[in-house]
Amino acid sequence: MAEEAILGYLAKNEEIGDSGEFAAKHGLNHDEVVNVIKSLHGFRYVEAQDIKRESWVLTDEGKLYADTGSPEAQLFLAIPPEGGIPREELQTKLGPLLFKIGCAQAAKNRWVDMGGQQVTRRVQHVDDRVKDLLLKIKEGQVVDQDNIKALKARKLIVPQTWNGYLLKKGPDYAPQRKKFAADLTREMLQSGDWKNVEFKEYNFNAKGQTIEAGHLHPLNKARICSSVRHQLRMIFLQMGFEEMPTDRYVESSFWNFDALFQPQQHPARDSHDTFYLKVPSTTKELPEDYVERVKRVHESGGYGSRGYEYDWSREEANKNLLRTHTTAVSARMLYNLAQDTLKKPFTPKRYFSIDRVFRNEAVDRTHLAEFHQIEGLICDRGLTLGDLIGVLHDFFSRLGMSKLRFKPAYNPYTEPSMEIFSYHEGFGKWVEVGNSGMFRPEMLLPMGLPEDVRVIAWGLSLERPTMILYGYNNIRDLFGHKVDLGLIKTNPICRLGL
Ligand SMILES: N[C@@H](Cc1ccccc1)C(=O)O
Repeated sequence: MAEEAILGYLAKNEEIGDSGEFAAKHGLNHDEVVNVIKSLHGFRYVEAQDIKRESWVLTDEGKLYADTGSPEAQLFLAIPPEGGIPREELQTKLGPLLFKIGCAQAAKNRWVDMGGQQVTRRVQHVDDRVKDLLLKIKEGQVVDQDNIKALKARKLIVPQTWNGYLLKKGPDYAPQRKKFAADLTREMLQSGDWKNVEFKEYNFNAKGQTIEAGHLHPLNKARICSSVRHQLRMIFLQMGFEEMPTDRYVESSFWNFDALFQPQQHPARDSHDTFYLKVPSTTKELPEDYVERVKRVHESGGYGSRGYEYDWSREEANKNLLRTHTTAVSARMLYNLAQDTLKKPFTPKRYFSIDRVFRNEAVDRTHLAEFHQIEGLICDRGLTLGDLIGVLHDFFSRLGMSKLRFKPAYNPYTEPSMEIFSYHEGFGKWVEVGNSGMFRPEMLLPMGLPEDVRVIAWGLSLERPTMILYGYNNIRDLFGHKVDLGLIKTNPICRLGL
């Protein structure tokens, strides 16, 4: 419609002086006309010159008065012609705002007398000029500068720039736009129309559609070296660590807690924090002499410790659970190592594990009920806290986190314990990246490890460094049932090596 009107008009006339007037005259919407002009200009059918005009539009208050009359006129009409009206009554009638504006303007116009008590009319009749002016502006009529100034000062109108065009024929002008076909169709071939059709040119610069392809999950891209899990495994292997078998999710409370000198009343053992299975582990599965030593160390200590002084329950230790940390894996490993030392001399060991753990947690931006833990430990004679700090610096700097800080912490199985913080350049702050410590004698000695053997260990979640290294700020984007496939498809670290 708009296109035919414009091209048709230009066939007979030199120019269209003003696209706004043209639209009004032809009953067209100006925005639509502007779109057509842009397209015609792009194809050089028309030449377009900008026209800008300042116009005035009513504010909300202006619109209100255009409908209901100015406050001064409303006030005037609310005063009875004879005798007037008490001030207070007039105010309740009009409301405080309308009363205030109305009084000021009506007094200025000398329409009313504002006596101490009584308000009276000074004239018999008034014209609501403000309303008339507002209506004129609303209809786009011209209003003189003095009135514009006055209405603007009262914030009843505001300026608005109007954009339109002056149009002339362009270098490729034609009274009708040529139709280009995008595709050669079977119908065109059959009818022979193809001979008369002009085809759209190929745009070799257009981007093709993205091809759907497989994507690897950032946590689990075993094949690609940039996979965080793989990267961590490589770091451990380069540092001479051996991988521990992480072959079970279901673990007994014994290995998950008791072997780690975690008292049975400890809040982490509560079902609010841990997922328990209905079926307990069978007694046969645990090494009895060791269980006995663990019971003793909890109840009455030994090895220089007082223990916790409570009645240790075998039933509690037998409860099966979804392991809450990979330290359960470390406990089994250290126990096996201690068993070996009964047969042959102790040799230092470096172990690591990376696997899934479970906690009964409220899921939020940084917590999931299941996640992955990375754990490293070194078992050797004469190790100190200094060795732990040193090895943590080595480990984390290989991950790109070289600024570390440590904060004293508490774990039932380590003493001393340290939380590990790393300075994140991107976030500009220190973020917690892990937990660490030296395993307590109450844990190691019942296992049967030689007395001078120390174990330094640390643990962190796999998700944490991944979030930090790849800028994820919601853990649910990374793992769990709400992973956004779009993210996996667009994140460059996930793309398959095509
Ligand atoms: N098990 C601890 C981590 C840790 C491992 C080893 C030593 C100290 C702490 C956790 O789940 O947070």
